[in-house]
Amino acid sequence: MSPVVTASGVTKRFGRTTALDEVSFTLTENTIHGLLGRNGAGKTTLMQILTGQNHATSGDLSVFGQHPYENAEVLTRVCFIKESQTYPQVFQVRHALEAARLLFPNWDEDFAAALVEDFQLPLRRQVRKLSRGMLSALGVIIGLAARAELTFFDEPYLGLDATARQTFYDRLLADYAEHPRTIVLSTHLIDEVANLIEHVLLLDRGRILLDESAEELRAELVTVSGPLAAVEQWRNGAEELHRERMGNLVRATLRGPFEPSDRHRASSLGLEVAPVSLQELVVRLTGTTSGARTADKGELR
Ligand SMILES: Nc1ncnc2c1ncn2[C@@H]1O[C@H](COP(=O)(O)OP(=O)(O)OP(=O)(O)O)[C@@H](O)[C@H]1O
Repeated sequence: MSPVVTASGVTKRFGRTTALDEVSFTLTENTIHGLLGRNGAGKTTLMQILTGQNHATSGDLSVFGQHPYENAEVLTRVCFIKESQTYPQVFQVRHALEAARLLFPNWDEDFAAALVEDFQLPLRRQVRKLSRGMLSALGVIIGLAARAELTFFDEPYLGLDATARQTFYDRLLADYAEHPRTIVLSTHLIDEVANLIEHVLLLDRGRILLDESAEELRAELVTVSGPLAAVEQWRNGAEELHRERMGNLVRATLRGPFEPSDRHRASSLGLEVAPVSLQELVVRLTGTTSGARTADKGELR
């Protein structure tokens, strides 16, 4: 599959703050990407630059083969739904939807109407009078019904209750299956979206820490628990991302590859091997106590 976005050495500085530090990656078409990272990691800044809302300080960037800044041809194919979306003061919900219909060439009116029903949004209410969750729902509806070839959701769930968030995930997945497109989902609710994400881009202090398919990550990562000597024997040189120790007992997060025979070997050594959730991985890699990593892609030890 071809890249929709290519970023090479993209750096963004705000005064003395380096929000993005030589970031290089590609976004593949028709893939749901999870853009993850702690507060201040640079996620919003990156999305702003990719959607032409800000300039990089340096580096090369291409979206659909062109630079996105002030490029109407590119931006008409892109939708950016952010947590702090603002609308004109006088807009009612239906006006916001009409504006989106005019803006996005792939807009699906029937889908939008179905989503309005799903989220029980009052069409004639002024947007500024919507509750926090309703405002998020409006953004989610626009982001989904726009069917833009490249869609960014920057923490779109603020204020959405658990049922509404599940509705968002369900509709996103169902519509994506029928109308594949490139989606970037930035969220802190990693467990909730773990099954949606096909590719993980993890930012940490402006650098890319992981750029990998979710499937590969699932297959490669395990947590092994048991006596220290047995863990060391079983580990056999596999990368260690994290370790907790209580006396002689160790719980280590390791990166394989591991074979089925390794699992048998673990049980014969009295070790417990468990999968690592995406959330756990992110916490391990970006936590202040992780230590055992360098900042560049793939260089974990
Ligand atoms: N306009 C700005 N002026 C100065 N610093 C900024 C500006 N925008 C972002 N930053 C800084 O850049 C860094 C990255 O911010 P960014 O908003 O991209 O992080 P984020 O990963 O989206 O965080 P969060 O998960 O909290 O939304 C932070 O240190 C932030 O303070």
